[in-house]
Amino acid sequence: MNSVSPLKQLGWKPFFQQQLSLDELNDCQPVKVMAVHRSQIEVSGESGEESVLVSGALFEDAAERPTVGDWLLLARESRKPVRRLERSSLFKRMAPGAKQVQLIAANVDNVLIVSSCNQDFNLSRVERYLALVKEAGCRACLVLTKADLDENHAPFHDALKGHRDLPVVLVNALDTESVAPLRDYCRSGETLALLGSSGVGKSTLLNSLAGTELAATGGIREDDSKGRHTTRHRALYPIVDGGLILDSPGMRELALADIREGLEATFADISALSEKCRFADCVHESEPGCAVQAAIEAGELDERRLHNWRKLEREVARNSKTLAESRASDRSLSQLYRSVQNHARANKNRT
Ligand SMILES: Nc1nc2c(ncn2[C@@H]2O[C@H](COP(=O)(O)OP(=O)(O)OP(=O)(O)O)[C@@H](O)[C@H]2O)c(=O)[nH]1
Ligand SMILES: [Zn+2]
Repeated sequence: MNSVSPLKQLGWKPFFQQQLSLDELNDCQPVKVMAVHRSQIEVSGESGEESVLVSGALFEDAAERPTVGDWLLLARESRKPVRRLERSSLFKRMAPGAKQVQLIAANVDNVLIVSSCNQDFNLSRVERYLALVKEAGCRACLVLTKADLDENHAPFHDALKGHRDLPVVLVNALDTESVAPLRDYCRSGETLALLGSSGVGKSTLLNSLAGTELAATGGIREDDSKGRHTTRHRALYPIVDGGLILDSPGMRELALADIREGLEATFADISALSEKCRFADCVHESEPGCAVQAAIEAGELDERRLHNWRKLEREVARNSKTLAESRASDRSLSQLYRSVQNHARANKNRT
């Protein structure tokens, strides 16, 4: 028997509880967003699951509107959303095509960065994911799958020497016992997400962790307006005797958004070194007295890491520029609308 309260199981924590005023404690109920659709969102709380219509001020701003994993306060009587609570973490990305940020998921606690320990292993890709996880504000663990296919794991341990703070677990994702150490990341009340390239074993790992075929049980069927059954994808799955697992298409296609802080945290060693460079504007190429190049020569810093840092920095700079430009053009567009409206009004008053 599971005696944990439904709210706790959904990840209700003191961090959220503390945000409620006395009035809100009386008049509102917290619910967690489990899925977001075009016109309604699915929420779950003390009184089970319900749908909430997407309308009102809460949903107006694309960068602020509730996303999967968010906690909302619903008015106890009317069941209307009153406000969204502050998030403990947030994943966002550059929307493909559109030049703006898209919210993927909020309040994820832990992320497994999944990579296979074979020739597909790519440390630079792991670092890119790590920067994303740090930017979002979650705890990360690196999972190396397919450990059963080759006994020689030493090269992977060697490659990861520079990442002492990153826990690493080698698994056979097909074997429930082998993935047991990862259960710690999806205990009751914890929300887990997985990041990794296609084919590394994310679905296999999820199913082994959940103890059931998530993909087969995940879709929820309901009637659409024409009375047909449609299967909607939901993004958060509760797992038996555990917490929640996030599996959304957006999470599978994460690209770097504006993740300056995450990059800094991931490459803190290079930042620390560059403070010791003779010149404040050193670009760590051929300047005299460059502490970064000195560390590479001394074998203390991997040159690949410097290159990867530069590459990601360039990408972030590009994305930030695109975002800034589209914000500026949004602003000038709304200024244009306003001046057109003012003109129209002025003309009307004159006639
Ligand atoms: N031997 C072995 N095979 C594995 C392991 N993990 C995954 N596989 C196999 O690798 C293949 C790909 O695994 P998936 O779980 O579909 O990979 P995925 O990351 O979900 O891939 P996408 O859905 O494309 O993102 C499957 O045939 C799995 O059975 C492992 O640890 N050991
Ligand atoms: Zn330098």
